[in-house]
This record gives sequence, C-alpha cells and structure tokens, in this order.
Amino acid sequence: MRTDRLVLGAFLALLLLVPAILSPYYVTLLNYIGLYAMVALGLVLLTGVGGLTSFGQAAFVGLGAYTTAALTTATDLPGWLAWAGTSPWLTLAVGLLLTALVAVLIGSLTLKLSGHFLPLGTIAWGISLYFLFGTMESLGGHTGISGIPAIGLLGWTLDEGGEIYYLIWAFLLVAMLTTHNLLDSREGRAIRALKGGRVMAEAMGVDTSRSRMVIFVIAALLACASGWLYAHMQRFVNPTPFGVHIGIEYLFMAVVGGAGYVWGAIVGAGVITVLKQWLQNWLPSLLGATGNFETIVFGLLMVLVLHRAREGLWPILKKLVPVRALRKTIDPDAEPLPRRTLPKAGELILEAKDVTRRFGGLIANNNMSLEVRAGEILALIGPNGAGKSTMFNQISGVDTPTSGEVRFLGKPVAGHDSREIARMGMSRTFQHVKLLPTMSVLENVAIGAHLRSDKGVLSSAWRLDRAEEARILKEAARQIERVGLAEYMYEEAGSLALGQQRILEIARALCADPCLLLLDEPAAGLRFREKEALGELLRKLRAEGMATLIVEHDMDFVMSLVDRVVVMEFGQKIAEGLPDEIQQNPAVLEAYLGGVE
Ligand SMILES: Nc1ncnc2c1ncn2[C@@H]1O[C@H](COP(=O)(O)OP(=O)(O)OP(=O)(O)O)[C@@H](O)[C@H]1O
Repeated sequence: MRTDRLVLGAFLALLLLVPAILSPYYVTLLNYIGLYAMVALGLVLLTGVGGLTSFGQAAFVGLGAYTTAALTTATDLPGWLAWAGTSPWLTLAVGLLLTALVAVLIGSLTLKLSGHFLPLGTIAWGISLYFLFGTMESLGGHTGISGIPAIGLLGWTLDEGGEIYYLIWAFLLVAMLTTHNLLDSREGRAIRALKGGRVMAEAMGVDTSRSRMVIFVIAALLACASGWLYAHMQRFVNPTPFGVHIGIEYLFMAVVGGAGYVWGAIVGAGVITVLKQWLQNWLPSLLGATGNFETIVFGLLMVLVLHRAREGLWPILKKLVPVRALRKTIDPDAEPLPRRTLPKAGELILEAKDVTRRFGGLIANNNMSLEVRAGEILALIGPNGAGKSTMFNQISGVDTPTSGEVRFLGKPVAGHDSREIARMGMSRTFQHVKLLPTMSVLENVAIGAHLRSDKGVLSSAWRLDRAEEARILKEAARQIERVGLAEYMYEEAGSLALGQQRILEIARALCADPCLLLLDEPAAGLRFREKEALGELLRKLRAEGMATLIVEHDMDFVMSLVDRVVVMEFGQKIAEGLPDEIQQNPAVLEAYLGGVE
C-alpha cells in the first residue's frame, strides 16, 4: 500500500478513536476545530486559491446557525413554512438555500470590486449581517435563541459532544474531499487561474466572473454548514460568534494553516484554537494578573508566522509526513476531444480594416488594414513602439478600436469579449508570458482545452468528470509532445526557461483547437535549435490549414518562415508584401536601419 494512503488511514483511525480515548474537554476542543476548519476551508478556496480576501465569513456561519435556531424553536411558523421546523435536516436545506441566495446577491455586489475595496466590502456586509442578528427581536436580540434541539440521525440523538463529533468531522472530511476533487479538475484549473491569471484564463475561454462567484458561494455554504452544526452542538445561539473580529480569526486560520492547501484548513484551525486555549489558561497564572493578554500574544505570534512562513504551516508539515505528490497519468485509450473543421486553404479568416486606436493624443494604430487567410503565416513587424501589440489587442478583442473594424470568420470582433472570440476559434500567446508558475506544464496546457469540455462544479466535486478529464489530459499531452516539451510535462511551468515558457504557451493555444493562431514574439529567448523546431511546427500547422499571425523581432526567423509581411512604423502600415520584397523595400530599411546609402 502507498505511504500516503497509510498516513491517511492512520489519521482517520485516530479520528474515529478520539471520543473513546480523550476526555470530553479535548473532544469539545476537536469539535470546535472541526467547525472552524470548515469555514477556513472555504477561505482556502476563496482567498488562498482564488485570491479573494473575505473578512465576512462569520456572518455566513451566523446565517446557518440562526436559520436553524429560528426555525427549529419557533412555535408559530406560518403554514407554508411549518414543514421546515420539523427537523434540523430540513433547516439545513433551508439554510443552505438561503445562504446561496444571499451569497449570490452579496457576491454580485462586491465581487466586481478589486484591490483593497473587496476586503472592505466583505467587512461592510459582515458587520451588516452581524447587527441584523442582534437587532431583530424575532431572533432574540442580543440575548439570542435557546432550546435548539439536538440533531437526530438514524434513530440516534446527537446530544453529546462525543456524538456530534462524528457528524462534524464527517462533514469536514466530505467537504475536504469534494474541495480537493474540485481543484483537481477543469473547473479547478479555472479557479486556480483566478489569482494572477485572469487575462490568460479569459483568453482561453474561462468565465472568470462565474468562477469567482462559484468559490464565493461554496465558501459561504461551507460556513453555513458549520453554523448549522454549531447551533445544534451548543443548542443556543447569540450574535457574538458571528462578528467581524471572528471573521478575521477565520482568515488567520486559513493563512496560518496554509491558505493554498486543503489540509491547511485543519492545521490552521487546530493550531489557532489550541494556542488560544493554552494562552488563555496559562498567561494569567504566568503573569499573575487577569486580562485579555492572550489576544496580545496571539497577535504577535501571528505576525511572526506571517514573517517566517508566508505559505503557512502545512507546506512545512508536509515535508515531515511521508506523502509524495501524485503524478497525473495519461490514459492512452481516452477518446480524443472533438475537433473543429478548419476552413479551406486560402479562405479569408481575419480582416482588419482601417483600424485606428488613439490613447489620448497618441495614435497607436493609424488606419491599419491587414488580412490573414487559412493556411497562411502573416508576420506583423516593425520597430519597438510601432503599435504591433496594440494591433494584436484590437484583433483579439482585448481592446476596442477607436474607429475601423476587425472581422474574424466574417463576424465583427468588436462587442465580443475574449471568451467569445476564443470560442469562435482564435487562440493567442502573450508577449509577456502568462502562465500559472506553480502548476505543472501539463495542467497549464490543459487550460487551453477549457472550451472543448463542459463538466461543471458538481461533476468535478464528485469525480463524475473523470472520462472527460482523461480526454483533456490526453489532448494536453499530445500538444506538449507536438511542441517538443514532453520531457517537461510534469515540471512546474515556472521552472522552465523563458523560451520554453513561450513554447508552452503555443501548446496551450493549440490545445484550444483554433483556426487562427496569434503569436506574440514566440521566438524571443529561444536557442537556434529551438527556433528551428518552432519554425518546423508552424510550417506543419500551416500545411494543415492553420492561419497564423505572428509578431516577431527576429528577422531571420520571420523571413525564412512566413508567407507575407506587414510592416508598421509609428502606428501605420509602411509596407506589405512577400519576405523578399520587404527585405529590399527602402521604407522598411529606413525604418529599421535609419536610412540606406
Ligand atoms: N494602454 C495604453 N495607453 C497609452 N499608450 C499606450 C497604451 N498601449 C500602448 N501605448 C502606446 O502605443 C504605442 C505603441 O505601443 P505597442 O506596445 O503597441 O508597440 P509595439 O510595436 O508592440 O512595441 P514593442 O515591439 O516594443 O512591443 C507606444 O507608444 C505605447 O507607449
């Protein structure tokens, strides 16, 4: 048996035995750790992986707790709602539904915010919900609600710490398993691209706003489930545990444990809960005075951890546990992904007509026109600052021309976002490479196939996407082999040399099965042999009917490869023609060499 399975088995066996071997005090402590870890797990997804900082999770815990408290203790529920108060399991369903609705509402208002505005937004709604719990008379005001019944399960009443313990940890383990599965999927790659890779992900067809909303709702649902369990464990709720200061503590747990790791949630919740408890017990006797000293020491310890272990404690602990990272396997029998039929050679694919782009007084593109046909490689060249990248942005829908029009496959590009354009069959690389550096080469390339597959969050969480995932990985591996990076398939993308990272971007673009490739300086940083191999690949793609538009500074590479060349200077087209003609063109020589004798 593999060591990691043994370690996991030992951990689960230990969890199972806890109520039998530990005193009720420690069981209660573990109950709290389980409840907190569930909220911290949501923050791992939201903050650690997705890069969205929230201080407001405690409010969602409160929503779960108050929903069940109010419904299960009410004596005068209206007829249409009376069914909900009959069992805590029904109130869980109501709480989750309500939380999802509130999260979608709050998310649509706050997730558009960026930078420090988003955390501030979460504080704002965190405070609002907290005061709502305390202000509503029907929720017991600041006194709260007591007399909440225990949860019944298969004939048992879970009214003791040692009993609800199993339910709490079962919830947590299922949440960890499904979160782990989700992150290891098509949806998960989209989520992992949110932090630092949004432009790239959108260009690959990922709806990043939807992905942000997905993790926001999941994190809220996990917090709600934790609140539901809390209410039935305590059998009493009041607003105190749902304030913003507890929201900050949840964030600490995720960060201290390791905000980018599923196991970080347990580690963070465990360390902070135990530490607080110890400090509370020991400090008064150590200092000979009572007071909230633990909060001060706790704050200092946090600063220390943030200085010394930015990634949190889990990566450090992981080194001590004999667990090796699992390598993804490529299933050679997986069915190939469907492919689009490429237009016939010579067919007009891309047409830019009189494109002008002004930035204030600066005209970066001035009446630029060009055409690319199927089975053709067109180079767009020009000195630095000529306006090539700006033109690329107009073509790929990243930017909109001030005047003029770009048509792709006969349809105007303006008004469509990068995602729709990607879906139409345009795929690009970036002048400044945009990769997810800690993800493997294989997974980076697999993002390219996002639009060629459709399994969603639930299928991913419950592993119903494995057949499709195998097809995606097989396609990604095929493209990696095609561009000559097979030996680096399982390396972290960030560890590759810059030239190889550019080639990786081409594999990712090809994984989208495009009919038009836009390559921004693909040969920059490549060695001679690598350039030769790239040239060969592009020639092969051309023979298959691919249309390619390439911006490149390496003239030897360009002139020996492309069919036609468009030359720009100061935002305008100064020449267009066959490579041989362009090399003799006096205007081009003037632009590049500053004049001919
Ligand atoms: N968003 C922007 N706002 C203002 N000016 C811009 C913007 N983007 C580009 N420019 C300006 O437009 C001009 C053309 O820039 P662009 O990056 O398109 O040139 P380029 O030919 O791609 O150059 P290089 O080969 O160095 O990448 C430059 O003067 C640049 O400063």
